[in-house]
Amino acid sequence: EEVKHSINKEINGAELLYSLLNAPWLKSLLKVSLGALISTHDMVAQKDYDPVLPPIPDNLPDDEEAMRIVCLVKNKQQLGATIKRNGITGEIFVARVIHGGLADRSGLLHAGDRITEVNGYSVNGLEPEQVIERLARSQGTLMFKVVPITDRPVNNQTILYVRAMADYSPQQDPAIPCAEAGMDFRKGDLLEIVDQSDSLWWQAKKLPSTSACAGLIPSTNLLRRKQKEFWWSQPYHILHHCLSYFALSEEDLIDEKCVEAEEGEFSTNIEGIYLTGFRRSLRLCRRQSLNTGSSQQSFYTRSGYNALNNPYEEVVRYQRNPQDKHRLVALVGPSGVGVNELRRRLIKINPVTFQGAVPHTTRAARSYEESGKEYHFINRELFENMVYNNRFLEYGEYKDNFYGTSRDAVKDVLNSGRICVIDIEPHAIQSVRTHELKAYIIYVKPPTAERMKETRKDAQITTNYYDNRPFKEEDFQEMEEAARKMESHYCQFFDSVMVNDGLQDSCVQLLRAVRRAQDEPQWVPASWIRPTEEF
Ligand SMILES: Nc1ncnc2c1ncn2[C@@H]1O[C@H](COP(=O)(O)OP(=O)(O)OP(=O)(O)O)[C@@H](O)[C@H]1O
Repeated sequence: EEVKHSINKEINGAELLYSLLNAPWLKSLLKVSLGALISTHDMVAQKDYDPVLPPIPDNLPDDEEAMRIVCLVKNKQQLGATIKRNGITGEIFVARVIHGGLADRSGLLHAGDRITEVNGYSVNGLEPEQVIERLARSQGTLMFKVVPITDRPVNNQTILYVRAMADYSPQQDPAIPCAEAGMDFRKGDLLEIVDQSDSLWWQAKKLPSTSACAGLIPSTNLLRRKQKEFWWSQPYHILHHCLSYFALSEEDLIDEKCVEAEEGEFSTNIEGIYLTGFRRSLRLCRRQSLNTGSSQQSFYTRSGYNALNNPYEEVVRYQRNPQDKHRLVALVGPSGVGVNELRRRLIKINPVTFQGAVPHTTRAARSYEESGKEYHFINRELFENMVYNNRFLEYGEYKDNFYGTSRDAVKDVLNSGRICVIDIEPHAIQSVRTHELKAYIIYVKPPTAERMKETRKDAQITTNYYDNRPFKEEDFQEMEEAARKMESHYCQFFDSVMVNDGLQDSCVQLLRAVRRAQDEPQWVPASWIRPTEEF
């Protein structure tokens, strides 16, 4: 009322402010508030806000341990921890905490913590299975009373990326501590190993991963041990399964009369560019080695791969620098699937960019042939010398002549700035997976037998018996079977898989895969980037 009254008066601002500040109501208000503020401060300053703990009982034993009560809300997910029992004392411990699981995310349970109670019940004298059953039965909140481990190891885990070179199924492994916590994987899967603190059981996630929670997988040493045990437990005929697959069929026997006669058919020369590496002898040499499987006639490679040595291959993300040489592109596929047809088409589309490697042979050059074009024609002694010095990616003997693809022939193409595209037998894959060639392996897979029948009406299968001939029903079945075996033995090395159905579409697919290999980041063996040993 007083302020209202003042404002209605005809006075200036300074006077108004002065009279306001001197107003008795304001003066008394300020006096009260300031006093209250000062007295509140004094009260707070004197107060002791530390919690008041009950006094420690006099009769507490000296060795009484600190306990931790841990409450977790289950929410339909696994606890993400395994437990174990001390065989002598019978005490129950947290054996491991699974990375990214409920227990791990809570940060309250650690490997080595001793569990004394679960949901208010003592676990004293219980078997781990009984404890687990109790945990499984409880809904909602889980309450643990634990004695925390005193010296918790510092977590200095580094993440490791590997490609699985073997299959693993926790459900079929009686030795896994907890099958539900295990993670299955197949050859070729990419794994992110998040924890290697246990020498036997690692924790990993499969990439690309949607789950935050890791799973248990055997460590390198453990998996190697398991594989050895499995290997020795197999009967002799299974160990030699691969050889029996390469057994000779009657029709595969070489017809001595007709083989060399048709060489020329495969040495097309387009616009002055030789399509090398398509010659009949070379292809039949390979075919024969596959069919016989005999050590005398095999298409050899030096560096055979043994998954027993290396169940996981460490990999890193790699992208070719545009200034670097191109990666070698190697096609593999069952005989007759169309590997050569695709390679030939790719080179024809752009011979300036793509090129095959010129193979070596000890056979005599024909009048129209020139060394370095169809083949490098060399004598037997030199060929053997190159074999001795490991200069071949693969080689073999056919009709008393040697044929092979040399490392240098591939390097010549790569050094010229082109993309070298070759086809190899799957057992030669390891010889091209090197730091120097950084091969990108494309697996060419046959479509279904029905689609093969439809698309291969005018196609010709290269035979070493009589002439090339149209495909028969059994060729498709054999190809399907060969593809199945090839995939099961070598799929871990395939960087890309394409189905050769319609030719045009397949060419587009191949072109895309080759571009990906050169221009996009890929997982490659870590040894290529940090080379240790080069063959
Ligand atoms: N997608 C396709 N559609 C139709 N015909 C095809 C297709 N791919 C390949 N062919 C034909 O199939 C036949 C066999 O192909 P190709 O000679 O390339 O086989 P390959 O995989 O190289 O086998 P090998 O190494 O035993 O000679 C050829 O006549 C080829 O033209």
